[in-house]
Amino acid sequence: MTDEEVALALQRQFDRESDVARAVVSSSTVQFTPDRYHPKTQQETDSEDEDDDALRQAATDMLYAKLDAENASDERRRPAGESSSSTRSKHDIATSAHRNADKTFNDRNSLPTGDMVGDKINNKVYNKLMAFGKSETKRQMRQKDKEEKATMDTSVDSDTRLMLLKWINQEVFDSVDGIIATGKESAVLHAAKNQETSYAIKVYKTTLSEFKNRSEYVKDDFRFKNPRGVLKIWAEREFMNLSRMAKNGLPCPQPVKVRRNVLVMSFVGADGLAAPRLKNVEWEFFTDEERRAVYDQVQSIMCRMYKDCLLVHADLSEFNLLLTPDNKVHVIDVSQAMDLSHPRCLQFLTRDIHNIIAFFTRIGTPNMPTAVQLFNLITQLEMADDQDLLVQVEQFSEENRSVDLRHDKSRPADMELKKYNEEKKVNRGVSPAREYN
Ligand SMILES: Nc1ncnc2c1ncn2[C@@H]1O[C@H](COP(=O)(O)OP(=O)(O)OP(=O)(O)O)[C@@H](O)[C@H]1O
Repeated sequence: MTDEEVALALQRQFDRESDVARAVVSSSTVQFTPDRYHPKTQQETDSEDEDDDALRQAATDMLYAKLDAENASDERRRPAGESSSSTRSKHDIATSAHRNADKTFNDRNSLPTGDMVGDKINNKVYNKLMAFGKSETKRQMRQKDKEEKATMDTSVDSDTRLMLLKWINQEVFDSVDGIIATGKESAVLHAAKNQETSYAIKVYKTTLSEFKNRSEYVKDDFRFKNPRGVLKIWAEREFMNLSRMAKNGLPCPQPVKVRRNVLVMSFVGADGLAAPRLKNVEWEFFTDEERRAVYDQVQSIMCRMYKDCLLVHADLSEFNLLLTPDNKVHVIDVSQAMDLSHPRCLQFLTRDIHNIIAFFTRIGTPNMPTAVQLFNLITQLEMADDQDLLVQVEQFSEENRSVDLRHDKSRPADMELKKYNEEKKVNRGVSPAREYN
């Protein structure tokens, strides 16, 4: 068989299939025969199969009979000189219009079209429809993405909402009425009780990979070595650090409640308005003395966190210090604050010191100490003022690996966890649900 013969044979097969498809479309009628939908017995099945075969054969016969008739009439309609054997390619307008309609209504198109049959769609319209379908699909995916992100942004998923409702029922607060801020790691909501007391509810985004990268803060903190439940949950870590700080009288939010990834604490601000972060304070309206007084408070917070609470904030900057209208500084965001048992706590302290000194120098605070002076004041260590602080800290850590910055290491930790678990038990005891269980 030559190439030409093969091509002609293929062409004939294509023409025949295309004619059959058209004939099916034009002759298709849907019949509904209720009898056929009666429950069948096994005996009935065989005879029905035979019936179906007969029916199929009859339909095929009818189809080809119709086809022959149509071909004959086509022949009559053809202009003189154009024979029925002239080749019809896939580019034939009528064929491709049918094929376009078939694709549009049956498979390729993502647009909802209904199930029309027997229509024609020319190439131009078909191409436009396909392009529109694609862009519409992309738009819908973008929209869906946005909606999911919006829930992520506020972090108030249905579980959290349920928990907040439970706390409203338990009269911890009586309304949750707005978002104070959304950060990389959490959303902070405002709640109120009796229109008098305000609370800040911090909802951690447990899903974000950001948190997975934060293990450097906990991995060497002896308080979080064992208790698996605590290690995983940053809200509980912040609750414990706040408890320790509040107990020592530091100006920070008072922890109220923690459950899973949600922490309730007292609200820092006035009349429902959160106190601004030092970053957002309008310093041009402050005198030098006032700026210095604000710095002194921050310095005192750093010293007391280290000496009284045995903690290093580890993320201290103008973003995590709030200034109330009476010019009082409060420290927040202590989930990553680390115990002095952490082997790299001095390096984190050095970073905090550099952040604070850089900020207060930038806003023109007078008589700022050097980083080494502040470090020595906080730690009571004696670093040389004429050398780089971090280099000295690295050297100190290397040479004093066995030196414990906190000497009462094991007892307070055990006590802290024990006390924390006891508090949890007490909290569970007051749940009204227990009466029914
Ligand atoms: N107790 C509070 N009272 C009033 N406002 C608060 C309180 N806690 C947090 N905020 C507000 O919520 C913001 C975010 O809180 P926080 O810094 O604890 O969360 P975060 O997720 O660590 O934020 P970021 O990633 O931006 O540091 C704070 O900048 C502050 O404005």
